[in-house]
Amino acid sequence: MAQDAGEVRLLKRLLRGGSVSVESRWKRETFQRLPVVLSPAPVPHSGSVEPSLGEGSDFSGCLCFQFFPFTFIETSEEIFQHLQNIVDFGKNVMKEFLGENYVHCGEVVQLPLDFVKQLCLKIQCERPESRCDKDLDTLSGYALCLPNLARLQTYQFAERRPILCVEIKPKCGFIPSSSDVTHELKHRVCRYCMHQHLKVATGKWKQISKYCPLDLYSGNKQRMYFALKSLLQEAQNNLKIFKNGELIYGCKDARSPMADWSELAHHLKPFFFPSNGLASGPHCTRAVIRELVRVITRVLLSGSDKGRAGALRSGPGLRGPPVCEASPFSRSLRCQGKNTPERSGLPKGCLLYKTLQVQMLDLLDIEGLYPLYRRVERYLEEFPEERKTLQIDGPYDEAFYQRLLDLSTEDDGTVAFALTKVQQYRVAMTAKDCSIMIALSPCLQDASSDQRPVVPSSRSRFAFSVSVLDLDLKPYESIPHQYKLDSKIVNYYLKTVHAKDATVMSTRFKESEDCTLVLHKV
Ligand SMILES: O=P(O)(O)O[C@@H]1[C@@H](OP(=O)(O)O)[C@H](OP(=O)(O)O)[C@H](O)[C@H](OP(=O)(O)O)[C@H]1OP(=O)(O)O
Ligand SMILES: Nc1ncnc2c1ncn2[C@@H]1O[C@H](COP(=O)(O)OP(=O)(O)OP(=O)(O)O)[C@@H](O)[C@H]1O
Repeated sequence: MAQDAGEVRLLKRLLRGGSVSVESRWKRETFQRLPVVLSPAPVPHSGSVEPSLGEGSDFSGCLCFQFFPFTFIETSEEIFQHLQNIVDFGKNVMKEFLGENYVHCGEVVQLPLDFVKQLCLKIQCERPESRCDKDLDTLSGYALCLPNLARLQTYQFAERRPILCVEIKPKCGFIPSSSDVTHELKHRVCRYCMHQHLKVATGKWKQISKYCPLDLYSGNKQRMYFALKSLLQEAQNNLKIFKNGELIYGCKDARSPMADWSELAHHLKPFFFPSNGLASGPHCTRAVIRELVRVITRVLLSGSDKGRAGALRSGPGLRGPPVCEASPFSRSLRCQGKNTPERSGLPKGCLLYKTLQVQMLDLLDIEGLYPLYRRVERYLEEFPEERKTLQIDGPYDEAFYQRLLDLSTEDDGTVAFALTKVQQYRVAMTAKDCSIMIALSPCLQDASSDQRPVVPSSRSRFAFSVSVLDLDLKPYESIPHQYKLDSKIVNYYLKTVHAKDATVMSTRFKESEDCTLVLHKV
């Protein structure tokens, strides 16, 4: 379909979203992104725009709207402020930590109300049931306009060349070392691996993934390959692949069909083996997947973008163990009697390194943080008007950023200390839930290398860009939810998996004891 200026196309595939638990005091607003064609101007000026639904896309921008629970209405001014806070948080905090090139903050735009109302009507029937307790804000006209991060961000103009985009939601890449942790298990098994069991038990996903974030963040190529292959086997909401803006791989929910590598390889072959007649079949599929995994690993390890995450480097005593005991990679090494692999370490300029540093702003773990949150809460109950001064809901300015750099963990009993840790925790949680978008576009064989970064594969070369998605600061009000969820995850794991493992271990131990006894007798 041709794209006229102002024509709006929605992508059905992106009209999705997770459920949001609304606690009694937590009237959560959510934002949802709608990919739309916004060309040539970023804001449609005509009031008579005709939004139309369409599959596949070449969308140039994303509009991010506020969605409300039915009972909760904000004024236009408040909505504008919320959206502006998201932009400011990106600019003043995340850009500082992660670096200029990786973070795209977008801008608040005002759209004609007619346009928004039509958009709302168009998407209504596409929205998942779990999200239907909320309505799109059609009253303010404000939205956040972001670039299409599935495209190369290193090039100013929309490219016509084929483009591949791999979206990874890596989740938390470290194990807490905080002394406030009450279950010793949390020092050995990462949250993602524990959470998998609860997610399968509650039906969110069908089966346990072999992916462990610590493998991806290890910087060790072998472990990274294993992590990426595991994501390709069981994508859940941690991996999506787009070709020319169209989702070709990745599932929406537990009902999605199983991963089909041969279909994926069919899509990817022209990118990785452009001019050769590599026969199809399992050999070809393996070769293509191997190329993809290698290219993604190279891209993830690349980067010289500065950023100030170095300012966050915590002392060696605060680093958790380099491997998660539940990772099948380290398990299999242990079974073979090999030592656990060394953490090769990520290069400091790469996005994974910087993201991990920001995640590690969670110094105390939710168990150490929760009492500090309660301290701030008690203070706010007594002095509610102070919420503004404490910058709980913004502004996320330079002063807010500066306070995040204080990594001391010595509690002097003040509200100021508690507040700093609470804000650091919110930022860390944001970094634990963001996604990385890797856009790859084949370079022409004879193209002179310009300033743009290029990654080679065995038969081709790609211009690429890396960006971070979903950098909205996690709400202060979600902390009690985090606290409860943490204990639910750990208890479920302890009750089921760990107990089972312990039984297996003790049986094995008995067997080996028996065996030893027999040997002694002989
Ligand atoms: O708590 P988690 O680790 O399950 O993370 C939630 C995500 O689930 P996941 O584990 O990635 O499947 C969850 O992902 P889905 O929407 O389920 O795909 C959300 O990203 C949620 O963030 P928010 O509450 O919508 O701002 C995430 O909640 P936050 O904890 O980041 O607030
Ligand atoms: N600027 C963008 N460019 C390209 N794709 C985007 C952009 N923003 C969002 N998307 C796509 O839309 C999907 C959903 O976006 P996002 O996670 O922000 O929405 P959400 O509905 O709030 O979901 P969640 O509950 O997981 O946060 C992303 O996983 C990504 O594939």
